[in-house]
Amino acid sequence: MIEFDDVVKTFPDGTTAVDHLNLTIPDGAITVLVGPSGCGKTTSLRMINRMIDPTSGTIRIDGKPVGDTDPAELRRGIGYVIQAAGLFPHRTVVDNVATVPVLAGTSRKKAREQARELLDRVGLAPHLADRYPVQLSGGQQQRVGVARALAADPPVMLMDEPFSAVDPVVRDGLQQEFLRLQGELGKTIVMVTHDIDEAIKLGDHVAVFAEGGRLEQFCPPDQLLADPGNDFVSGFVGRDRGYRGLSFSSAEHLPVEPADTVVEGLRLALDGDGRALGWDGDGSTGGRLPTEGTFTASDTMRRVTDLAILSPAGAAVRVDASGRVDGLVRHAVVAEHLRTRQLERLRSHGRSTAGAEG
Ligand SMILES: Nc1ncnc2c1ncn2[C@@H]1O[C@H](COP(=O)(O)OP(=O)(O)OP(=O)(O)O)[C@@H](O)[C@H]1O
Repeated sequence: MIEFDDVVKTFPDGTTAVDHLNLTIPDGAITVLVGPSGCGKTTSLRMINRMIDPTSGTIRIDGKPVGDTDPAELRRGIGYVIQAAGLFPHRTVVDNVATVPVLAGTSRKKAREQARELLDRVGLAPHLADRYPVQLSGGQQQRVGVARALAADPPVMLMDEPFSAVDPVVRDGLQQEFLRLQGELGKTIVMVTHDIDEAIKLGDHVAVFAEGGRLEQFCPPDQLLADPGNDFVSGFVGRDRGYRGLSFSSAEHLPVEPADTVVEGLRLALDGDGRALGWDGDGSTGGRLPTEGTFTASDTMRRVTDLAILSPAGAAVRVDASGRVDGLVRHAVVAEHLRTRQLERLRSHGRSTAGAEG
């Protein structure tokens, strides 16, 4: 657990980068610090490993003030990944990853072996391990940066805009791999980004900062979307937060109608195994129409809504684990389900009108 206890950072020129920050970062989860440029995210991150010391207040890791720990010793237990990876240009990829273990006393041979395993784990092709960083793409360098931070197996990882230097498609791939890796490793990760979508996708918890280094809200991403605490957070989270919030709603309790229900004059055609073939009409629709995909009860409401919108019948097709159709959901049912849930949510937060202070 990493605790910020009334932490202030004022730089010598009088800039207050972090203003009375109180924040408890849980173990084994990803906490994302997000906010507009200059709001103190990086300063907060760097105070954890003492690259910057606070003006007042205390930061503790597992109850121990970081100010009482020697910075070099502190950093051995804290991996650090920065934008554009920050690799040593004159060392090969494998030696970049092996550097810290060698400094810590592991033999070079053993450290290189472990480095190759780690590079494999972060999804870098084996033949790239003997190249120099300049011979890799931005996304590949980023993977090496993550592998290097993991090499000392630190319980805590600090990541400053780790995926921002690559294009959106590569970034999406890196984010997915990162979530997969974290699912295996369960590190305590603190990540900085200015991208609210990245924060919502990756964070188990999201801390929204405003200009002047003030923490505005700290909560899980679904709560941030459903119930932004004030106008600043609401504006920062964006206008389509309702739709994006569907990614966090399960389709599990959605009522379904029988698969043979005629919807808008269309009936779902099934093969001998009960799999969807498409929608058949009375001939006026010009042949069989596509279902545009199916969902299972463990999918999200976003998936179901998308399918219902795309469906020529206006109904999403649900299948069981073996792919057999077991029901239909019309978009009117999706809309009613969402409306009821939102009403329950507002009531449980004690808010009778949307937009009131939560
Ligand atoms: N060494 C310094 N001296 C003076 N002011 C500084 C120093 N480092 C940072 N600042 C200021 O402190 C504030 C917070 O900076 P910080 O880098 O923490 O913001 P940030 O939220 O990470 O921004 P960005 O997303 O642009 O990286 C900014 O106003 C910045 O100009």
